[in-house]
Amino acid sequence: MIAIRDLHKSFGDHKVLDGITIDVERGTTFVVLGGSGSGKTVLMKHVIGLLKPDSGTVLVDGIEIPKLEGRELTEARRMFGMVFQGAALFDSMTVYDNVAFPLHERQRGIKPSELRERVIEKLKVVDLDEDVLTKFPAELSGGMRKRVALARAVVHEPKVVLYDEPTTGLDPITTAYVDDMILSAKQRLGVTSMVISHDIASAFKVADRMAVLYDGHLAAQGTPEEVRRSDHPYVQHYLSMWFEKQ
Ligand SMILES: Nc1ncnc2c1ncn2[C@@H]1O[C@H](COP(=O)(O)OP(=O)(O)OP(=O)(O)O)[C@@H](O)[C@H]1O
Repeated sequence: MIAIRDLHKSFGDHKVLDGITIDVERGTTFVVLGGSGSGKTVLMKHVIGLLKPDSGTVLVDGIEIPKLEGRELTEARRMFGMVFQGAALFDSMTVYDNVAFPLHERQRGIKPSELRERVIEKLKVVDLDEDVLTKFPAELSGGMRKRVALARAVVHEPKVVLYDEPTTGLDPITTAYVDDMILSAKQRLGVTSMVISHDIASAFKVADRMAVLYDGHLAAQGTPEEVRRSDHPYVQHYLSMWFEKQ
């Protein structure tokens, strides 16, 4: 579903991505782990076409993203739903308006009754019921805001959901909520997901496959078990930060 092929990207003489190849199978969750500044966001920006590679390419559902411009790129971006760090909801809009927003933008002629049905259906996917529709983001807990953000990301039925550090800065209970939410979006909606994160515990819960980005390369890639057994010194050091605490 997502094929990243030998991707290279430098800013000036700072080489950020130095030959990244990743395959994300349809309906699975792939987590890219890496320390601060390792290039996770730069990688994600190539997937949605916000950055162009120096060489290599990205295919999403067979479409070569770096080749697209203007309207074609806008069109291709409909394949994606994004969940950003923080919940990034519109504070002055109710939950209903927040979730309805992307659908309203994409399907101008949609009937109000259908819009409402789709919003309620997606809120159900994230275990929220109709009582929240009239609430404002400030009235919700952190975990609920994340759920609303996911409902908004999937309301237009994207093929791919991208999560940008979904658990950064959250307390353990909210983190567990978010992990469950990522798993349930996969199970209930069958979406393909890519998560960038430095939360090792969370990555090991949600990933079907994962990679550790280090010094422009993938220091390890595979199932969580394979990555855990990697003998790469950086991967061992990076994972020990969490596994030794257990
Ligand atoms: N537009 C840009 N111009 C110049 N340098 C950039 C640009 N975007 C990113 N970089 C550099 O690329 C490197 C990787 O940045 P990136 O944001 O991808 O890191 P990250 O792994 O997402 O880090 P974090 O976990 O802290 O968000 C950093 O050194 C950053 O300064």
